Amino acid sequence: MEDKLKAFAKELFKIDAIKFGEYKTKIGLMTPVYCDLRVIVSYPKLLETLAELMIWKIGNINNYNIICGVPYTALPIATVVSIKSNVSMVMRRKEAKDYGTKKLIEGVFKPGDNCLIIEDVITSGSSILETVKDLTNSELKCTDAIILLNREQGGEAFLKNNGIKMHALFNLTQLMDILQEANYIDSLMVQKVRDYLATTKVDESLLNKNVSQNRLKMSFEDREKLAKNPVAKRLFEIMRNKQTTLCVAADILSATDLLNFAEAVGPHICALKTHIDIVEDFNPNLIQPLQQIADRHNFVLFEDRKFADIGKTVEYQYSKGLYSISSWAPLVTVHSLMGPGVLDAIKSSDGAKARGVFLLAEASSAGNLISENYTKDTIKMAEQYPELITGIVCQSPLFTNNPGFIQLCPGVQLENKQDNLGQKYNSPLTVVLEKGADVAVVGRGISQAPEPAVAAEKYKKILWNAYLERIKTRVD
Ligand SMILES: O=c1ccn([C@@H]2O[C@H](COP(=O)(O)O)[C@@H](O)[C@H]2O)c(=O)[nH]1
Repeated sequence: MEDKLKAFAKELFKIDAIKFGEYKTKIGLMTPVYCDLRVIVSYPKLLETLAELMIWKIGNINNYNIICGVPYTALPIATVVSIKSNVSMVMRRKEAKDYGTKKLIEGVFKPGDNCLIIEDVITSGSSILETVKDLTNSELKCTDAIILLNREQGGEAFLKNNGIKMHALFNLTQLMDILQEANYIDSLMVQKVRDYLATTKVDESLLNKNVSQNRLKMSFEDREKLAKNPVAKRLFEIMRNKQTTLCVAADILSATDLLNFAEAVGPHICALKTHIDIVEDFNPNLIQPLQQIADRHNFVLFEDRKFADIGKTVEYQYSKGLYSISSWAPLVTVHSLMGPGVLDAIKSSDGAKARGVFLLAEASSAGNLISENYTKDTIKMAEQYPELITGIVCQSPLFTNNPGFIQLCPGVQLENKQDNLGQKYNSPLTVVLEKGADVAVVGRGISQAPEPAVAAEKYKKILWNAYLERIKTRVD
């Protein structure tokens, strides 16, 4: 194979895929060596050899369920590797279509499939990481990339810092040695390229950046930095400091019971979710002691109002009336059903400045009418309001372009699978590890337990350990 590798290097030179001289790079810098592998599609035999060499270099290609070429130059290379190895391929679109399926990754795959990345040339590694980001956001696992030529400018370290092991057929230095031995280039040119390589490494600050933004593999600390909504930032901070991702649903009918319940579970929760209109003896005087408990135990008050009306009505419902929600609940839920006017209303209504919205993209109740497209469009809507949106209420591991959004998952219980009115439950482990929940909402599992404080502590521990488990399995 070594001879085949050398012969292949010489062929690359002959077809002008590797050129030496004075060339301008994409970003305007001068380089003495230029690689343009796009030309290889005109040489089918060489393309076939390249695929064979890559399969040989990677070792057991059957360790991978899927391969994916970095668009566009590596697409034909990946296609031939796929045909020769019989490992199926997916294609990454640079932009999602705005019609049909709107998928970024085309092809058939399962969540958790191990995907081998294929690329022609690596300089900084950022193109590879863009592809990795889309693949991991589609729940594929990426740990390795096979590359024809490593330009030795820092890309390998950048990939490593982002959990990707690079396997290259050639380093630029090795390639030059082969070409010099064959008398295709002289020692002067070799020195020129070496000098160039020594002075043009990729920016160190880039090397330390983690760009694979799969929120499931990121710590709350990293995500807090990306959150644009102040309540999301606060929730991330509380979750880290109190080591809890538990939000308790306080669906309680009496004001005194509600206060006692909040006091009992307070030490174990990051948020207390209310349906304030079910409190039979509600009186605005309830709010101050509730806020004091929230302050003392450091959790966020969260009114699950599920606003779903025209903007103007929501403005009134949010900031006026008996409940005056905007004056005491930093967090509320909103249905996307009525359009973005509702979000504009929440944004501009009177009340405390730090406010956040959980937008409902999926529901836990059996037979609900939310469709896949509704969910996708809800996420799109959320992405238009990064300063207002704290996160998304959902039941499956949805991905947004914003790891600063928090995924909230109701319908969590250890004991039951469902209630008698269509509520469906998942276990705490399932919601965190399989459904992608950051915050889990537990209601009756705690409020109807013999000792709510004990139950809250139990849920808190299971949920927190599941979160730690989830980020431990991140690629590094
Ligand atoms: O899809 C949704 C959205 C909101 N909820 C709310 O969460 C709690 C769940 O209470 P349990 O006692 O744990 O069933 C409740 O307040 C719902 O209004 C939801 O369940 N599903």
